[in-house]
Amino acid sequence: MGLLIDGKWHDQWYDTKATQGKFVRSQSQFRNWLVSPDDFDANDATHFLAESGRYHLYVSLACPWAHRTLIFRHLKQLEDHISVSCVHPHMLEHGWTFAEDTNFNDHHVPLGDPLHEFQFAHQLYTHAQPEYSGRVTVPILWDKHTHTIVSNESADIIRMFNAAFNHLTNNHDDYYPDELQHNIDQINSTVYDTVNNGVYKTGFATTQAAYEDALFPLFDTLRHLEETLGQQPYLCGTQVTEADWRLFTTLIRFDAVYYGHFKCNLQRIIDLPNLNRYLEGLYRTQNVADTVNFDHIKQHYYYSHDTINPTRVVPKGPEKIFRSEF
Ligand SMILES: N[C@@H](CCC(=O)N[C@@H](CS)C(=O)NCC(=O)O)C(=O)O
Repeated sequence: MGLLIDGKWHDQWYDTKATQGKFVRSQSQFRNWLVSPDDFDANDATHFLAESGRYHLYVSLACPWAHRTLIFRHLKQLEDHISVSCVHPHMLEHGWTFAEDTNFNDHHVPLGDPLHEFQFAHQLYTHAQPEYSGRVTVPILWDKHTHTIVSNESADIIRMFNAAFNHLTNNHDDYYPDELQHNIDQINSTVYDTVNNGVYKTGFATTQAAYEDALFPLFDTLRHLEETLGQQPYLCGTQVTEADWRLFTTLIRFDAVYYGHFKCNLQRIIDLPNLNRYLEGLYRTQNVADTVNFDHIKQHYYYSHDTINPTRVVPKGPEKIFRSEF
């Protein structure tokens, strides 16, 4: 775990001393946009043309943020247009690496960096920007033509995948439709703060107060969502939207890692009937189950966070992620 300062790698853990034990996430720095030929403006330096075969997506199969982008790549049938590979689940002194390891082969996403054969993900950042300072995070959307990072922000990448390649795929499914945008944005904002990032704030807290400040709002939101999903199938009503997929990647990891490793243990998702049913329904959608790799998920969290689990013993459970009898 570390970061780049002026293009040099430093191995250091998150500093929570300056923030009273609270984990504070830093902002993503590469914020360009893939746009369809109709919307492309050659004078806008942030615009990248959505073309087949031009982009590569680097993910971690453990990471909930990267997982969103992998799901959208499937839902929007972009497999033949955007190549993909993943990092090794263990994130240690060099950060994310492309180390080969037959123990962690995935059936759908190869390990490694097929474009440059770099060893470390931080080399991608310095290749794009030699003096880069900041964290080295996944997902990374890479442009093979201009050799740079288009975006390292999952919230932006899923929006681009939702709309920019429709002319190539003829898939016009819309997970951010105009009429629901206001509602989606509101749900995203609460779910991001208290759930997606909430589990990290809970797990990385280094004081009791910081832990409880994140834990209670997390469960307030989960209980509220449990109620909502008793009345309607999806967060915005009857239509599955971006808001559901953003919640999904946290829920699917919840009982396996956040409940134990991040001490989010007031309740499990499997014990909340509506969330349990909703989660299973999303998991069984199209090829979504193929994007979930519990081995990478559990190995990453329990093995990489030295300050939380220094023995690196990885628990075997839970036996079940869903309960069908509800
Ligand atoms: N806001 C980013 C966050 C991505 C992120 O934090 N990814 C984690 C993996 S779960 C990471 O790469 N962390 C490495 C680090 O913080 O050094 C996004 O949504 O794309």
